[in-house]
Amino acid sequence: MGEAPVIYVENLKDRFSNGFNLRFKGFETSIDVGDKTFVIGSNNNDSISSIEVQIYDKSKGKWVIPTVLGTEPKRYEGHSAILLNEDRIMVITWGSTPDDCIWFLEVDTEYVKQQKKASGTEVVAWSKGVRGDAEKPVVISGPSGVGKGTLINMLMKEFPTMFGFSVSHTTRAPRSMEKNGVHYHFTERSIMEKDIKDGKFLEFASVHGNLYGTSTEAVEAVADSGKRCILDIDVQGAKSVRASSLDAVFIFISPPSVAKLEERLHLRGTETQEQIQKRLQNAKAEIEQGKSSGIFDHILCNDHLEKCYDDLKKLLGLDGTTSTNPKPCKKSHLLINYILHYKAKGLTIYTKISITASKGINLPSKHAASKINNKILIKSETPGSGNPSKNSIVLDVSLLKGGAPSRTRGLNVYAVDPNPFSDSLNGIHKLS
Ligand SMILES: Nc1ncnc2c1ncn2[C@@H]1O[C@H](COP(=O)(O)OP(=O)(O)OP(=O)(O)O)[C@@H](O)[C@H]1O
Ligand SMILES: Nc1nc2c(ncn2[C@@H]2O[C@H](COP(=O)(O)O)[C@@H](O)[C@H]2O)c(=O)[nH]1
Repeated sequence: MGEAPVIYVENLKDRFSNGFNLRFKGFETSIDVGDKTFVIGSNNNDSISSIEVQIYDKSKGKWVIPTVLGTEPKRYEGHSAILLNEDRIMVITWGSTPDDCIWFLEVDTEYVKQQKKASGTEVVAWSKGVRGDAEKPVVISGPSGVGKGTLINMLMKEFPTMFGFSVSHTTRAPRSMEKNGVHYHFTERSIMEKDIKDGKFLEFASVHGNLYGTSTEAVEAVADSGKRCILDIDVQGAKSVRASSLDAVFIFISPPSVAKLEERLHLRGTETQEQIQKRLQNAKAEIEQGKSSGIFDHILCNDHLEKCYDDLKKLLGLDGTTSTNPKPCKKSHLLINYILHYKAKGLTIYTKISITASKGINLPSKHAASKINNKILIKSETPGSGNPSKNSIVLDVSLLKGGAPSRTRGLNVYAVDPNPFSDSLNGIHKLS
């Protein structure tokens, strides 16, 4: 337990007077992690809208511009930065929308370590912070023509408010009935390759000669809408997702036989004879892997469609034991009184706070932040008495989950009661 005021909002141009040209003409913060100083800055110049990261390696006396992965925060007016667990910096942006104000710059997480190893360069990765948890996504995989799309469509039709489809990117050409942004994001290979390099994809694979991939945004957009995400991806993709930070349920759909697959692909009539042969060739290895690799939690055989659909619903808990049309999570505004205690300036302070369960976080536009254990106290920057002021909130970061390249979930937010000493339970207690 201990006091840890850790806001660093200062002009760093004077501090690092070693000739390195800090490019920020707006504002910046610096955080020390081991022998590195991470400088996060943004430009007030209208032509540059992104946030930049530079690293000063104290052991080498050198500046490094790292590879920055993930989707960066949008332009904002300023920020506070706080180091968490020595591996990520929480960046609280000023003047952002309630859904867009908490970010994590990962500097030494497992994901970043892996990326550093793979690229041989210094790497940092952005991950957006989101309140609460999302239901586990469902990964559905299996050979081409087995009926994945058919089963997913049935599920989405019967439970439209419960499930949302992760719209993949692909370099293959659209089929006649397919719509861009609905069935796939149809894209050019060079663009997709750049986005993959920039860390925007949770997984990608070369499938039947084309590039397919699931962007982090595709999955997170579904979760943000309060729905459970369904991914239709091949076995290589499922393997990558299994190895990622995304906690999902993995289901493999197997065909009754390869001959049946061939028949279905012919009847579907969306591929040429040559393409069908290629898909069938790949199917053999996929069936083998699907059944024996240990990637999948469940294997369903799609022989009779209705039977397979019933089995799928059963394993998703939708066989009548739950409501047939569950509602998505609402942006409720539940208020619960709660007693928070923290230590500051040698005092233990008890204060009454309220949990607001809405999805966004309404931050004071200019604020100071300080960290006490796993709680971040954010106070509006109006001069005060030292007590939590009006508009103060507490972010609880003790249950964080996920992270780059996806969202960081599990943030809990509490609004501090502006009048904490209104009843006898609350007050200031001296440390013994
Ligand atoms: N159990 C079944 N019996 C007979 N036909 C089926 C069955 N399930 C699906 N089909 C049909 O098989 C064809 C292929 O199904 P679908 O397009 O859903 O496969 P898929 O696994 O999504 O394929 P791809 O991976 O190529 O997208 C469709 O014409 C569909 O109507
Ligand atoms: N690894 C990924 N595989 C994907 C993705 N989206 C689709 N797929 C798989 O590709 C094949 C072929 O699909 P088709 O639409 O061309 O018939 C099929 O097995 C899909 O499951 C993805 O994002 N990543």
